[in-house]
Amino acid sequence: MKDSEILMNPNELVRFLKKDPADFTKEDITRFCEENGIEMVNFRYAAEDGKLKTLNFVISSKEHLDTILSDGERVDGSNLFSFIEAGSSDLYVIPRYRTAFVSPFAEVPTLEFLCSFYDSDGKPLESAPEYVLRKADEEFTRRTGYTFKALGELEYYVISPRDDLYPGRDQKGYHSAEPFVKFADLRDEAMLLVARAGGRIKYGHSEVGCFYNDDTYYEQHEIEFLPMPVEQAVEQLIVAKWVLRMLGNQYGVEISFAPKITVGKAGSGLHFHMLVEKDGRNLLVEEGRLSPLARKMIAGILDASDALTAFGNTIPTSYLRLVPHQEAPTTVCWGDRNRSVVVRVPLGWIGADSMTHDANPGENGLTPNRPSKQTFEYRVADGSADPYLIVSALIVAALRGTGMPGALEAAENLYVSGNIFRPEFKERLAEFRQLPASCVESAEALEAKRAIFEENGIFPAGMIDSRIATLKAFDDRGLSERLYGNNDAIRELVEEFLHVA
Ligand SMILES: NC(=O)CC[C@H](N)C(=O)O
Repeated sequence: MKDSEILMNPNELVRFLKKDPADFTKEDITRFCEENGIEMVNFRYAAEDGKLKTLNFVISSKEHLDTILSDGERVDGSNLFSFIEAGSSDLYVIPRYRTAFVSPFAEVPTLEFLCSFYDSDGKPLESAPEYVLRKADEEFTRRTGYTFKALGELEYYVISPRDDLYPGRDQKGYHSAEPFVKFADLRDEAMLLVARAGGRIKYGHSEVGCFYNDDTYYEQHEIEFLPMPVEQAVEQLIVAKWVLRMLGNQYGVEISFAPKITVGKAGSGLHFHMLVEKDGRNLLVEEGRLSPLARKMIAGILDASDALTAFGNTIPTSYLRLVPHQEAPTTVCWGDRNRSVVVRVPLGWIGADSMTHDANPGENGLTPNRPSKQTFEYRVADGSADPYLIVSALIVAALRGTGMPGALEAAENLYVSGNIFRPEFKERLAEFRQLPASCVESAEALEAKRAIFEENGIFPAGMIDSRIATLKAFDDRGLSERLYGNNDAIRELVEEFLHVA
C-alpha cells in the first residue's frame, strides 16, 4: 500500500498502523486496542440466511484479548446452517485480522472482525459459503494464472411514511437529488461508514424506483463498489447491508433489499461486474475491443445462467422481478447497452481519452496510462442471493467458458446489439432461452447442471442438495400468473420476504 493510500484511508486501523490490512498481525491489532481504548470485540459471520451474526466479547486483559484473537471461539453450527446436523454441530470461528474495523454503532469503543468457519479437525468448513468462494477463486487462478475481480451494485428501497413536500416522480428517481429525494443523507452516511469499515465504494445515487402507496413512500437507492478481489467484494456487500439496516433502524425507516416491492415498479437487483487481471492489466480488453477471453467467460455464464438463479434468485418474489420493461433480465443473451440481457458490457472508456481536455481546455496534462476500467455485468441476481455463493458460481461458470468448445461462436450467436424488445428482434428473441420463472424451475435447472458446480469439489454435493430442496419447497411454479391482479396476495408475499438475506 502506497503512503498516499494510507494517509487518506477511511479505515482508522490503516491510518494508525500505517499498513495494508492484508498485513495486519495479532500484535498490530493488540497495539491498536491498547492505544485506542478498545473495550470490546465483536466476531461477525454471515450464516445461511445471509445476515451478519454477532458474538460479543468484553476484553478483560491483554492476555484475554490475545486468547480471543489467537483461538477464536466455538459456535453451534446447526443453528447457523441447515446442512449441519445437531449433535455434531460444533464449529470454530476464527477472526480474519485484515477485516478489522472500529464499530460505527457500538457505544463503547469496539473492534469488529469478520470470521471464517473451521470444523472439529481445524480444517476450513467445506460447506461454508466463504470457503466455497475461496476454493472457486483459487481454482480460477490456478487454472488461468489470472486474478478474478468483482464488484456488486447494491440496490435497496427505503420505506417511510409519506411526505408530500417536493414529491419524487413515479419511476423517475434515477440520479435525483435533494430535495426531491428524501434519503440521500442516509445513503451518504452509510457510504462513509462502509468505507471506514474497509469497503471501497465507487459511488452512490438514487435509482429509478420511486412511488407512493397510500400513506407509504418507497424510494430506491444504489451503492456501487469498486472492483476488488472476490472475497473482499463480497465482504463489503455484507457489511454494507448491515450498515444500511442499522441506519434504517436509527432513522426509523425500513431498508429492504427484496427483489420486488410491488408489481409494475422497478425491482431491486444485485448486479455483479467482473474483470480479470494479470500483472495489473485488465484482460477483458484487447486491441480496443472485448477480448476472446471475455467473450468465452460470458458464453460460460450464459450457458449456466438458468442454474445460476439457484444461487442468485432464491425466493418466490425474485421471479416477480425478472419481467420485461423493468430494466431486469428475462432472456438468455448479452449486449452492450441493453438492460434486459443477462450480461451487459457497459461503456469502458475505450477510445475516449480526450474528453477531459475538451471539457477543460486549460488542462493539457494527459490522463496517465491507467488500467482499463472495462467490466462485464451479470444482471440477474438480486438481494436474496448469498453473495458468496453467487460469486463462486459465476467464477465457476466463467472458468468453464474459457475451456468450453464453441464458446466464441456461442457468444456471437447470443449477442444482441439493441433493445431486445424492439420489433426487429422478435424472431431472434423467440430463439433464445428464457430464465427460470420460479424457484422450482430454478431448482430443476440446478439439478440438471449440478456437475458444473461440483467439479473439483468447489460446491459440496450436500450444499447443492440443500439448495435444490429449499427452492423446491417454495412450490411456486406458475405463481406470477396465479398472483396476477391479486394485489392483496402480492402484498402478503412481498411482506413475507421483505427482509430476506
Ligand atoms: N438502472 C438499472 O440498471 C436498474 C436495475 C433494476 N432495478 C433491476 O431490477 O435490476
